[in-house]
Amino acid sequence: MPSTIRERSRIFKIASIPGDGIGVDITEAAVRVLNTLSKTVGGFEFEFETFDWSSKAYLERGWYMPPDGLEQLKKYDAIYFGAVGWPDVPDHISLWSLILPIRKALNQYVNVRPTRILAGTKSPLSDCSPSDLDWVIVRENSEGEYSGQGGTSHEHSEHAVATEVSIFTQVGIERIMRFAFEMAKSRPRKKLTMVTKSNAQRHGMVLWDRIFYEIAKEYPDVEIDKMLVDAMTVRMVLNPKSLDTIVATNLHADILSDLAAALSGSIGIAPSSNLDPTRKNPSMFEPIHGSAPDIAGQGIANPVGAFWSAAEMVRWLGEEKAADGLMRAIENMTEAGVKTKDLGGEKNTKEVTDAVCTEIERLLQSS
Ligand SMILES: NC(=O)c1ccc[n+]([C@@H]2O[C@H](COP(=O)([O-])OP(=O)(O)OC[C@H]3O[C@@H](n4cnc5c(N)ncnc54)[C@H](O)[C@@H]3O)[C@@H](O)[C@H]2O)c1
Ligand SMILES: O=C(O)[C@H](O)[C@@H](O)C(=O)O
Ligand SMILES: [K+]
Ligand SMILES: [Mn+2]
Repeated sequence: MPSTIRERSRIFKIASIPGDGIGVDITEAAVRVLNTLSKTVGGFEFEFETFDWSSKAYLERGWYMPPDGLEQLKKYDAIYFGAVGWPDVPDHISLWSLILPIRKALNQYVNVRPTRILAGTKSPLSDCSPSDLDWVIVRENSEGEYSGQGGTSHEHSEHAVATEVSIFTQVGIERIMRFAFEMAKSRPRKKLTMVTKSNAQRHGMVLWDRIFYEIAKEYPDVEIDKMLVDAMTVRMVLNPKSLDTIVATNLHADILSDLAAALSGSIGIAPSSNLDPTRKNPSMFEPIHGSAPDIAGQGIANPVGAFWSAAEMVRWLGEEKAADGLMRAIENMTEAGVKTKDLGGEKNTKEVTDAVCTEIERLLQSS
């Protein structure tokens, strides 16, 4: 091709769903950072479309997503999500009207939640260096305790009865275990810890364990062990160094990933990728935290988890070098002390965002 013909930019269509509370602030910050990244690095561009699917809109008009909402999302290359949930709406309504249907309908059966101690930040554990805590939690994201099966009878009487049924399927367990083994194998320590509660839960969790050991035979180079979830919390706190890749059910991994985030310094830094590994549907990227009503509207939310999630989206879209550059820019800033209050700093959301954008330009501008 003649060198005078410039290569056309790759265009990524992103559905942006800021949602509620600090979800709005951190999504705005992530979009700014992503646009700065694409302009600086070149070769790719983002076309964002923002969807006003939030609790505020629900209270005004009675719905979160329109009836064809999930179909609309399928047209995008990826989804960027802030957070959903607000005190005026019961949390089970908000979760089951927006984020859970997206994860399920778009076959996002894996939720990847990495945790590490970023440069210039520290763990609340007294003796834990960055090399002691570097984990990836692989969360089952489609079934288990989040199956949605169950019901309530005689609701407002003294005979009220409610069931919440966990569903574990062979297909569902096999695919999450395979993903987790591949993840463990791709990391230097090649180590996978399976989390369970098969002492008390004698059906679903027993199937979970059995399939784990069956799939393990396909990965003789991966070192494995098993932890009951209660003891796992102790090990995460007292012996973080002994862990690397972790696979757990939908609910167990939800809880353990908040603990992991806290142990690495703050829930405000932790990212997540809701992946459809078949790539038939768009995947969705969001920080693990929620809408944080207690600090919403103050402009002080930590945007680092949102930026790290954005970096994972960029990586998933195939722009590895840009993703690495974004991570470097984020960590250069934490290292320089440009941090929000939750990390012991004094900056607000906008100041951290401005600094990361400036650092992206400084680091990645081609001469
Ligand atoms: N995926 C999601 O959208 C998601 C995730 C978790 C919770 N939620 C929803 O969010 C609402 C609030 O839930 P919650 O209070 O249990 O959890 P939360 O994660 O919103 O907040 C827990 C605590 O962490 C702090 N925090 C969270 N993110 C922070 C950030 N970026 N910077 C600084 N501090 C931060 C909050 O101020 C709060 O004190 C609920 O409606 C819940 O259902 C949604
Ligand atoms: O999955 C959940 O339980 C919620 O959406 C939230 O707590 C999360 O971790 O994503
Ligand atoms: K979130
Ligand atoms: Mn959670």
